[in-house]
Amino acid sequence: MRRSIATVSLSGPLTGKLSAIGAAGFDGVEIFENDLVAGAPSPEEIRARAGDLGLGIDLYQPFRDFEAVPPALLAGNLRRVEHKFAVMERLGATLLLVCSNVSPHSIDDDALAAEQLRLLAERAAGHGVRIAYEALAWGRNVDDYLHAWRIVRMADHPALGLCLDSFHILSRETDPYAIETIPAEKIFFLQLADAPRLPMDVLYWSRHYRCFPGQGDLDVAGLVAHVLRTGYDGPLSLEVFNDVFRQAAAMRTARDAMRSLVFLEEAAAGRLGEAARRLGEASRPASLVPPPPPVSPTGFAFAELSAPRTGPLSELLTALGFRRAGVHTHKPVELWQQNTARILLNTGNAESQDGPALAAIGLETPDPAASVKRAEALLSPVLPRWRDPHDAPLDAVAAPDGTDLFFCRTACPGHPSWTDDFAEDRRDPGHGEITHIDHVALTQPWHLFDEASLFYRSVLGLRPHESLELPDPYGLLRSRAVSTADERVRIAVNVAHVGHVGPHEGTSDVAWQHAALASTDIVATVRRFRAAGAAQLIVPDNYYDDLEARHDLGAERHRLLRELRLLYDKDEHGEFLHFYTATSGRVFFEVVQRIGGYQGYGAVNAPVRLAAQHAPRADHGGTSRSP
Ligand SMILES: O=C(O)c1ccc(O)c(O)c1
Ligand SMILES: [Mg+2]
Repeated sequence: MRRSIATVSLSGPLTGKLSAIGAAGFDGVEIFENDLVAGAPSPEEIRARAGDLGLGIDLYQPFRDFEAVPPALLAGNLRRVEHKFAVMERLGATLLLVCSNVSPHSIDDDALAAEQLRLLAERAAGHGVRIAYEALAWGRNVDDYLHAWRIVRMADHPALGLCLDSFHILSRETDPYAIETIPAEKIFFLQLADAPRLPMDVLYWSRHYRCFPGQGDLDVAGLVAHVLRTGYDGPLSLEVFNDVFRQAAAMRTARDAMRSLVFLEEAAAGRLGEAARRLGEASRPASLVPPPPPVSPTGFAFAELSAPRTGPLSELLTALGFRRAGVHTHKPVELWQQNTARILLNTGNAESQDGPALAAIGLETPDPAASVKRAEALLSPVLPRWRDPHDAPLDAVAAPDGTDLFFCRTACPGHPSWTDDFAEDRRDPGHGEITHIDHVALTQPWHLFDEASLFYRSVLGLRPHESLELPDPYGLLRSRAVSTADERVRIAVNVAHVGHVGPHEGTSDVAWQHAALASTDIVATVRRFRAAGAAQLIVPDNYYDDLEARHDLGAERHRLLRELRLLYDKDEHGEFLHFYTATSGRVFFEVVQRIGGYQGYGAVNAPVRLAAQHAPRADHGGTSRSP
């Protein structure tokens, strides 16, 4: 289907928006009047620019406060619209969006609205223009699509139809099922936006918090399926008013928008198939082009840290029970291993001068080539397959925060494996209690949080969990986990603070990242770690006093948790024990033990961790080396 986007969804001047929209592969645009009026290029120049980029001008909008006005205001409205028709002719646009009247002058009279819209449609037809009438969720008298449809039906003019907008319909929790009763030829345009569920005034919600489908909580795919079941074959057009996207780089937002649309079409095709099966119909051929299906990752192959030198990290890993298992044949990279938990230490990366950082994650997948095809179809930046001509091929894409994601098939006979590039070391890999990487936590720049959730959801097929806000001493940390259905791959996506007001003047945003390691016996792991004199994040006594109030775990267990500075959580499935290492550069490790089927991440303890990470040592917080 034709893919379009409203210029209001992007930042910058109109010509820059058009370039970004063209580069992302859209077919058309909705020109927002403000974008045209505020810029210098003439309508003819905009038309030519769009044409050069292969973009059609699918809609011009919005025309406001037209219908159901007292007769005295009608002449002025008709005069106003003649000017719009003239601009549209110069633009080469033939569809005008008229949104439902919000003015206190408008009259609650459907017959009057229909009569005036009919007159408008007649005038429009004389200019070769059609009118798409949209019910704004906050329209004075018309705020619901079925009401708009009754008026359009009453007006009964071929140049008058509807514009359906997923936000206005879903925000008001109107049932989208009745869309199927509208004839396709009366749906002139379809606008799509998602939004997080927020209890606020709908106008404010719409103007500031819309997001691309797949980034919020609304069932946009279900709505699209209803529209397609009418036989609608016009554009799928994104119309997103969002404070963050208005400031972000247009090229990046446009790419994110296209990813959202590709993913949405896949979901809508799925919903159409389900509906057809349910109703025993042959599934309707919709001209949707779904991307190659997602290949679910089956685990973590490795986490790669870049560091100026290996020393401190190898001490830390040794204390956790890891052994150096291999050294890269021709690069300064070491492989540290314990069972299937693998950490790569890379000292060849010039960017790591600020200390260690999590540079890459290896994901196990049954079919790396298919994983990368999926990523490519969803507009992810695919990285060169060979980082070096001598290396085994490795398919990789860049995640939104810049972390490289490698698709791996580790040590599978008959397939090249990244481990072939490592010469086995003298020592055995460790066989301690740490078995695998439980999850990784990445910190996104604040303006890429929505992009990141959509990326993991669409490219890797991970399911989003609830979004959380965690207090730390200098702000709120937004965090959302995404995981495979079987929870073997879990990624916590955190957002860094906006402008950091840290304990030390001039400190920059904290963008910590960590890898959480699963232990089958965390008491043994922490005892070994402490005995090695390694630096553990020290949790204050106050935490343990409060823990005793919150949970009755028996005196002995409370004493042990306090002694070993382990943190505790439980959910309806089981229990969770964890501790953190000191931070090195941007990175720290967490060791976790899931008892029973505990499904969370210990989020309740995150504020304590964050406070301890910020705390100066004299404050009895921070990190300490155990005796
Ligand atoms: O917020 C508005 O005014 C507005 C304008 C045009 C639209 O298509 C819309 O959905 C909202
Ligand atoms: Mg709209």
